[in-house]
Amino acid sequence: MMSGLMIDPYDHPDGVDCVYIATSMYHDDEVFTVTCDCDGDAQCTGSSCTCVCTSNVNYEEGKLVEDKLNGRGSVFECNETCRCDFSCKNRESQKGPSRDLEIASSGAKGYGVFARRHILRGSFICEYAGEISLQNIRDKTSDWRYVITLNETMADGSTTNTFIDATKFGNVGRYLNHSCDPNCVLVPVRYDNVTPKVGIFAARDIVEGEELCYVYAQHDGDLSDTPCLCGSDTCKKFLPLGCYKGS
Ligand SMILES: C[S@@+](CC[C@H](N)C(=O)[O-])C[C@H]1O[C@@H](n2cnc3c(N)ncnc32)[C@H](O)[C@@H]1O
Repeated sequence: MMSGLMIDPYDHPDGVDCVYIATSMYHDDEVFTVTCDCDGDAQCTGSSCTCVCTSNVNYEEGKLVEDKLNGRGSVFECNETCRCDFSCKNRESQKGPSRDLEIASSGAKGYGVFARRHILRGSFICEYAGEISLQNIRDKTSDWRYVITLNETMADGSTTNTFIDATKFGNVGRYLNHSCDPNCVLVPVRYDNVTPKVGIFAARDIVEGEELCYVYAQHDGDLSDTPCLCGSDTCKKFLPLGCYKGS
């Protein structure tokens, strides 16, 4: 069963065969039971909040904390069963994509996403929205361009793979290109399901006009045969196969 289908409010390129959604859709629904009973003044910033306790503090001053920006730990946000309201400080990824973005041509890479204004390190950029599945949809599609894989090692040492396919349903996140010297990172975010969504956050300050990019594979895996055009000094010359490694 899929969760609610909403419209992503972003300006998208014409002529692309994709339905724009505000947040990922689940095919495997396993809803969370964690909920907090913080009142409005508590704002869900500290250890008195059950949701914050589930994954330790996520945000400070609206920015993702250092550990999580550096790939240590995932995010657990408050959800619609919590007593807090939407103004709580533990729901950054649910506020929708940053409005400081522009989708524009990135030359031979196709479309890309650019900063319309200075973006501070730790800011939430957007979700990588798509159809979420625990099944390996890479085996079922000949087009991997918009499929990301999130590998997570859980507390008990087991590993899980989550696949997000933004081919037919997606948001502005599907237009971010790869760079071998990225200014964004992907972080697993949970609030309404055991299976994570993926948040894209600014890994450093990003200046106006700069293209936003992340590493399509976070570990040193195989490279594809597609030449990488990121142009960075540390470019590995070919795109990764696209498996993103979480923590
Ligand atoms: C998720 S899409 C990114 C958005 C895409 N540029 C578009 O126009 O829809 C991934 C595809 O973008 C292109 N791409 C992304 N990063 C690239 C890079 N560093 N060098 C060359 N092509 C890149 C490749 O074709 C890749 O399969």
